[in-house]
Amino acid sequence: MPRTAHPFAALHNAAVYVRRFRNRPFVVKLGGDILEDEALCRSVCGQLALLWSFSIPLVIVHGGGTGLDALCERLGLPTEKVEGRRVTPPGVLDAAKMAFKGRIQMGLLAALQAAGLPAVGISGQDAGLVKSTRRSPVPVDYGMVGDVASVDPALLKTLLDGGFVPVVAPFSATEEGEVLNTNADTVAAEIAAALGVEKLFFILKVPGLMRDLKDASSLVPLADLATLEELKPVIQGGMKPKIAAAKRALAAGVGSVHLVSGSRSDAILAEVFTNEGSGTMIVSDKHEVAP
Ligand SMILES: Nc1ncnc2c1ncn2[C@@H]1O[C@H](COP(=O)(O)OP(=O)(O)O)[C@@H](O)[C@H]1O
Ligand SMILES: CC(=O)N[C@@H](CCC(=O)OP(=O)(O)O)C(=O)O
Repeated sequence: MPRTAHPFAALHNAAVYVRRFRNRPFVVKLGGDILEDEALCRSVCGQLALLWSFSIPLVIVHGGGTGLDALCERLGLPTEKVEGRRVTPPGVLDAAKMAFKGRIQMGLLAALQAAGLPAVGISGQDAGLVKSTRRSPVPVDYGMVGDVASVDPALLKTLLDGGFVPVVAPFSATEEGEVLNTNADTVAAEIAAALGVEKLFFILKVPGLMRDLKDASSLVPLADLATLEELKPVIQGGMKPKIAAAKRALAAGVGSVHLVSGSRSDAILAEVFTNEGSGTMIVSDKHEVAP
C-alpha cells in the first residue's frame, strides 16, 4: 500500500467530475500555435486521451492560422487579418485547403492516434456539417470567407455513436457547394451549440483571458458577460473571434466556455477535474455558478 495518509484522494475528487461528465460530449478547439509545436500537441493529445478513457466523448475542431501564415509566406501569398479573421482571396483559400485539411489535420490525427484515440478527420464541408453564406463584402471584403448559417450535427452523432473522435477542419460550404474558409473558433462554437454540449474548450498558447498580456498574474479565472464587456479594451487580435464565439455558445445554451493553456502541463485536466481550474471559465452570469 502507498504510505501517504490519503493516497487516493485525487482519484476520489476526480471521480465526482467523471460521474458528472461521462457520456456527454465536450467540444475542444485546438489553436494553430499548439498544432505547430510537436511537444505541446503531444501533451494536449495525451490529456484528451485521458478524458476520453473516462468515457467523455470528444469532438475536436482545429485551427491552423499559424501554419497557413507560414505557407502563404513561402508561396508569396498575402497574410491579412482584420479583427482576427483572415482575408481570403482564392489563392489563399487553395493554400488553406492544403494547410488545414492536409498537413495540419494529418499531423493532428497522427498525434491523437498515437495517444490512443480513434480520430477521424473531416471538415465542415462533409455531409452538410457546417453550411454558410459568403461574408458580405461591406464594410470589409474578406473574400472566400463564410458566415455560418446552420450546422447539421448528424455526421458527428454517427461518428460519436460509433465510438470515434471526429476532428473537424475549419471550412464550411454554401448551399451551392462552394467551400469557404471559416474561423475555427466560430466553427467550434456553432458545433457546440448544435450538439447542446455542457462545455466548450479553447486550447491556446496563453494561460487564458488576461487583463494584461505581459503580466502572467493577470489571468482572469472566472468571467461572465459583464466581465467581458468590462475587458473589451484589452481583448485584441485573435482573442476577438474567440470571445465572440464564447458569447454565441453561451447564448445558445452551452453551460460554460473554457480558455485553457496547451503550454502548461496537465492544464486541461486541472480545468476539468478541479474546482479551481487552471485557465478562464466563461459563463453567462457568475453569480449562478455553484460554489
Ligand atoms: N486579453 C487577452 N488575453 C489573452 N490573449 C489575448 C488577449 N488579447 C489578445 N490576445 C491574443 O490572442 C491570442 C489568441 O488568439 P489566436 O492567436 O487566434 O489563438 P488560436 O490560434 O489559439 O486560436 C493570444 O495568443 C494573444 O496573443
Ligand atoms: C476566416 C478565418 O479567419 N479563418 C482562419 C481559420 C483557421 C483558424 O481559425 O486558425 P486558428 O484557430 O489557429 O487561429 C484562418 O484562415 O486563419
